[in-house]
Amino acid sequence: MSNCIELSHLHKRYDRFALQDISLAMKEGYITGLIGPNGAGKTTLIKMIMGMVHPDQGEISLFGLDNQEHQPAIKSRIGYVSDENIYYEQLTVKQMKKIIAPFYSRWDENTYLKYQELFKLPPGKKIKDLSKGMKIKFSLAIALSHGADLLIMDEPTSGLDPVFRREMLDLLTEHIQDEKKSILFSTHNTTDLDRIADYIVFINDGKMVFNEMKEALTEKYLLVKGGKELLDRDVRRLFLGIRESALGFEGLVGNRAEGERFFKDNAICETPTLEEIMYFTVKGCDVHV
Ligand SMILES: Nc1ncnc2c1ncn2[C@@H]1O[C@H](COP(=O)(O)OP(=O)(O)OP(=O)(O)O)[C@@H](O)[C@H]1O
Repeated sequence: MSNCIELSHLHKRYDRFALQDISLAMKEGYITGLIGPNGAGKTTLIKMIMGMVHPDQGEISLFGLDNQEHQPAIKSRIGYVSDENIYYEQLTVKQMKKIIAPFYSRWDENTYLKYQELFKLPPGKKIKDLSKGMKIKFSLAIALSHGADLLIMDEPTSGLDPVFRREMLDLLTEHIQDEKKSILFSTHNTTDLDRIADYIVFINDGKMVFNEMKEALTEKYLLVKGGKELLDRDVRRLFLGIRESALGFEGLVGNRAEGERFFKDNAICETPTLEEIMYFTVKGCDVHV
């Protein structure tokens, strides 16, 4: 099976932020969720993959093609959905679609019309008058109508009501039933990823924390809840992050087997959610409530 995205030692520096040494291979046929706190560099990374931001160092290839040299061929195979407005505000939905469609050799008008109806997109409404959720639905309808092999989505569910969000996740799962299709999906909503992602890429402060199969994460991490008397200096070292309260502590252990050996008789051991993994990894060991 081939990789749809390969990133090799990417670096990008801004005044107050640096994305550092990001390497990643994403296999085709899967949904990969990109998570990280505000300002971690998710949008910067996505824009680099889209060719909208240039890395200072490193290489990016999509579908085995260098993204500098083969931009048009690559772009025609990508569907991009973001909450930034990338359309002409003064045009109507129908006019904008008419401009976009000819760029794609695999454009399928019937598919577009199907999604226009399903998403209740008003063809005569100007882009500027669409709600945030409607703009995302329009982007999604476009992305799904040109036979994109890779959907790249930057926080696509952030402006959506819960009912449509659920429907969209179902649509995405259906989309990758064709095993050649892949999705990269950045979000703050880890429950969306609990539901549909195969792989999770976690970045924090411009650095890669992990790129793992979602199932592997539950085998790797352990959430421990117990009384504070357990926490001496050596025990603290077992934790990636600890949250202490008057009643006790909750902490994330990065080596599940070791954690279970140590805590199985004197504390509660649970499988952490993605949100808990993210929370404790970002906060480290200084959380007190
Ligand atoms: N063009 C730019 N010039 C200078 N700094 C920038 C630029 N673009 C992004 N940054 C900075 O880079 C950092 C990472 O931003 P980015 O938007 O990639 O994060 P993010 O993980 O997508 O965050 P969020 O979850 O809040 O959307 C931020 O500190 C941001 O201010």
